[in-house]
Amino acid sequence: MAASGFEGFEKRLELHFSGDDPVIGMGGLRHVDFDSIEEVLHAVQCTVVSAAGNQYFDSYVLSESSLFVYPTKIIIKTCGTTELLKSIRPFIHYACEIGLIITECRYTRGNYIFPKAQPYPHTNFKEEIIYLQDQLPNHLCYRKASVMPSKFTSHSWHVFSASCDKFYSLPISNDLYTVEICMTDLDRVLARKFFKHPDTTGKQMTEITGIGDINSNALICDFAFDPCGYSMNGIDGDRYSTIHVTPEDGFSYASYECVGSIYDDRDDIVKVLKKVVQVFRPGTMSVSITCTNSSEIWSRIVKAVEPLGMKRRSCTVDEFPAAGTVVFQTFTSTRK
Ligand SMILES: C[S@+](CC[C@H](N)C(=O)[O-])C[C@H]1O[C@@H](n2cnc3c(N)ncnc32)[C@H](O)[C@@H]1O
Repeated sequence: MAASGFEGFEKRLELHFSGDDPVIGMGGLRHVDFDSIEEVLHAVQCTVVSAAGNQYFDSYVLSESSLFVYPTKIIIKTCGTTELLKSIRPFIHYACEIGLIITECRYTRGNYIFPKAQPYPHTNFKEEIIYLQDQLPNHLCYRKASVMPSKFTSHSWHVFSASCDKFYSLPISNDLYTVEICMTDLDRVLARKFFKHPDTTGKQMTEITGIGDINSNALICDFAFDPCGYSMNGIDGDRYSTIHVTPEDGFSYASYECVGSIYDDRDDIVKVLKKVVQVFRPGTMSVSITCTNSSEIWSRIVKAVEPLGMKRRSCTVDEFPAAGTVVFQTFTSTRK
């Protein structure tokens, strides 16, 4: 842990692969053995604290955030002073061993609270992009990096995407969108619930904080850190969700991420976001939506959180190869 405090803001990497149908039908990337996964995580500087899976994907709660492995897709999110980008080469290598080639790479992150504590290649965005570009094979030739600003220097959204296809490499997933929420300055009373008493379990934290009610259909794998901190992965059919909490005063942070479909009931994401805001009552919050299909999801976010005293302060939109449209919005609480 950095001397200054724990860095809650995660780095997030999403890698897509393709290959012959038989390879994918047999589970694709889910056939990479656990020793190999541990080796990749060793390079990143984190470990698995719990694992679960269903017929669609494998879910790992990590010492620093989460990993999800689908037959042709990997999502890995790590916080603290981890070296996430060091996972790219080994993931590509293990995928190649089972006959899969990379078709798309997305990297996103917010603003580090303690940027000086970050090790290479995470020292700054320029350095991260130079490193990323060098790790990726030439066939991912459509590339773009951008920092999406907000009104606050503490919240901007760093995005890089690379693809072998100018548009979407996965047409079947075009209805899906990803929601990434970063919250700072958590309500102090609520944040205290993420401090552990000697016998507190992750399950108890999930219940007493209301996290268990965000999606009551999801199977939740939760973990309570000592003396404080919490992580959970939710598994609901082929969809994941994940929450990570750094409750320490002065650098409190929580993140929420999930996937949705533009064909879902319009109110689903509204209900989820309301519950997330009520669990943490953040002073400042950013919501980033990534969607290949132009949609109005971003406006539902505003409708969900403004009645809870969160005022929208900025909205930035940009387009990225394969990832599609990214809408980045920031909100502050009117409670102070
Ligand atoms: C891993 S969790 C959640 C990380 C997530 N990115 C976040 O900040 O929302 C981080 C919290 O757990 C605490 N913690 C306690 N032991 C830890 C450990 N061995 N590794 C990582 N975090 C630990 C940290 O101080 C922090 O409050």
